[in-house]
Amino acid sequence: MEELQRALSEKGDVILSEEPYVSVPNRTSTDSRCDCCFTSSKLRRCSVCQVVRYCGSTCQVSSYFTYPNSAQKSDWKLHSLECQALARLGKDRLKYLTPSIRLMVKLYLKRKLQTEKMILCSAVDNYNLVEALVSHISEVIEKQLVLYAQMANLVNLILQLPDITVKEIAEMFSKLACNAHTICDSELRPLGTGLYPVTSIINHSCFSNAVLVFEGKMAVIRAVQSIPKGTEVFISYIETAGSTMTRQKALKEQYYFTCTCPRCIKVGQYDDIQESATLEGYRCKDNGCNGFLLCSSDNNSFICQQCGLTRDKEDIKKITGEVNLLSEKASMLLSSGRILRCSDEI
Ligand SMILES: C[S@@+](CC[C@H](N)C(=O)[O-])C[C@H]1O[C@@H](n2cnc3c(N)ncnc32)[C@H](O)[C@@H]1O
Repeated sequence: MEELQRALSEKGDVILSEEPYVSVPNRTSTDSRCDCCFTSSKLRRCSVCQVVRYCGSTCQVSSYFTYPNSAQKSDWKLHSLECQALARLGKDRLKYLTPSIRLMVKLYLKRKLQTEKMILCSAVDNYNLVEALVSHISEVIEKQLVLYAQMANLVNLILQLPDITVKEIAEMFSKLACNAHTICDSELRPLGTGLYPVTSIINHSCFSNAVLVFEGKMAVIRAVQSIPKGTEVFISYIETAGSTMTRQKALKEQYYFTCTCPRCIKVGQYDDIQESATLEGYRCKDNGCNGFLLCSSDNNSFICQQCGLTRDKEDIKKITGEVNLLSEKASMLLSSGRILRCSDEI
């Protein structure tokens, strides 16, 4: 990412912005979104495939005529191909059409359109960048490989393209797992998934100097501190408000690396233990002690860092359940628009 950091960036500056190479909205029973702009209002199903939704006519057919050279026209061309493929698929198979499967289908159809010069290709909107992403396929556990192979079979069946193999698609699923991004709104609610090959070049740090946010579907990297010219830009791939052990575990499981950022290299040191204990947030069982708990090395219990008293996993599970319940109640109240007063019971 040093290449992109050509000038000094001040806190809040935009370092990079990128439209997705491909994207799909989330699909839940209660939340449908326009395939093009992700809005959830005034949706209509595509009359041919009966799967993909668009907001009125703005994002679908009329965009082809209204914006003849726009990204929406490319979206329309891409959907025409996807539409034919989905319309061929029987109802029983359509129920397996998850957003990940659709993302993969759109990825290969866009590659086809760009190869056949049906849509434009640019230095940043280019399949070669996707090709170059890391997959970690040799490190993926067998159970996950089987899942990728099953998903790849379905993608292959939908695409029916002679030049693509199930193995190649399975490896692409592995690439998506460590490179695709969840697109969120300004309140960090997930709206969909997108692949941003330039943004994906950026490495992780738990002590990052930049942050990834979304403006609509556009990924925007902003400096969170002054970044001198030539300094590597880092974002955080994970929730950083967790203990070093929790962060390292998440990074290893999804991204296959051991983080050596300034926070992680302090693992085991006194201030790291203090910080981790505070972040994990479980208080000592003894009300008279103000110590915090950390998970034991055998993962079976939680030990107070001050007095050494242990709390078993069931106890912690109960506390976590109560905390989750309170968080759910709080977010329900927030989304219902009710303003909380300090004295309000949640
Ligand atoms: C989204 S990609 C980032 C770009 C990647 N470094 C590349 O060369 O294409 C994520 C992968 O980069 C590597 N990576 C990211 N941050 C790292 C870090 N702080 N230390 C070591 N490897 C890292 C890991 O292999 C991870 O799975």
